[in-house]
Amino acid sequence: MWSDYHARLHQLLKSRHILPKGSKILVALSGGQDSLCLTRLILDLQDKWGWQVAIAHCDHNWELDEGLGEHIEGIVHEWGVNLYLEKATTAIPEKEAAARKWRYQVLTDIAVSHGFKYVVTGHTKSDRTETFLYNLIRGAGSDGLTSLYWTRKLGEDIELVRPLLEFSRQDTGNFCQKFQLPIWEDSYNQNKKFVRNRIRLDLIPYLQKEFNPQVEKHIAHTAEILRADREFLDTQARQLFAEAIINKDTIDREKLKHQPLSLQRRVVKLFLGQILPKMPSFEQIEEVVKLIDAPNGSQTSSFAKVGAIAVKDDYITLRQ
Ligand SMILES: Nc1ncnc2c1ncn2[C@@H]1O[C@H](COP(=O)(O)OP(=O)(O)OP(=O)(O)O)[C@@H](O)[C@H]1O
Repeated sequence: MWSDYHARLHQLLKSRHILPKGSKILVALSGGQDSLCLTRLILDLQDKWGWQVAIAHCDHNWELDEGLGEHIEGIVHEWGVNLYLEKATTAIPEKEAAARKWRYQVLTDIAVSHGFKYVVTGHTKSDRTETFLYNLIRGAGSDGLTSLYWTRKLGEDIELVRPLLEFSRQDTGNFCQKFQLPIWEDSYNQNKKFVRNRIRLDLIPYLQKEFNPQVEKHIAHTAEILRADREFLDTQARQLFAEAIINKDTIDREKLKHQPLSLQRRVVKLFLGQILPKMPSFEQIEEVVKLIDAPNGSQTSSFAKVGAIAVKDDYITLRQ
């Protein structure tokens, strides 16, 4: 089977080098249109790229998804591909984060025990827009805005790859229709109790209709640009952090003076990450950044649980 969609993915893989020739690939198939489209595309490109491909499905054991496991087995059997089907012994809590955590653990375990170096998922440009807006609303900063990227590490020697980030949900829908792939309509995707679903079903259509029909493309480009900026700044910040850190509780503020605010914030975030039990808030980071140029003896007020962070001569240090 060949189509424009196949050609697009083939070209993309040639330019991005995210799934090298001869790789052992595990495709994560949920039964929805995105991962069905991805699975078919990967299987059709398999010979050209010399890949070894198998499919994994994680069955959450949810009442509303009754029959999904058998549906997947049927499709995969027809395609003659090896399937790893993992069913939760008791139903996984119907919460996005819990389900996702369980799924990635299952996928990682299968990849480790069967020697797959790549796990691929059907995330699209539309998912990227959703994730961007979801994190923007939660106030997650540039790390959150750029979290849905082409690759991310799943384990020691296992990479999660998202080859469809340049395809929209419309593309995957059209593909499934063109090749008559039997989409499983996931009832959870319609449930507006989940924030992500409200973003997908209400917010994005509203933005497309009332503001800009190209909003998905523009957000994807913004995420791409921000990601490269973030990688550069992270590298610089880690270098500066290594020069400035004295011990777990103390940092040399002289090394941070005259540095751009962007680096100061990132270094302070790394420093606080060592001291605090959870991620520092925006306000906490700002408070410590101010200490870089503050008079000797100045201290913070927002770290009650761990003590105070104070200026002592050239240093910023934790006082318990
Ligand atoms: N039950 C499942 N079994 C196997 N793979 C799945 C399953 N659910 C989702 N996936 C994979 O994950 C991709 C993304 O699906 P979805 O957006 O529902 O997941 P997510 O884990 O919430 O995404 P994110 O990584 O953005 O948190 C799917 O295209 C598919 O490849």
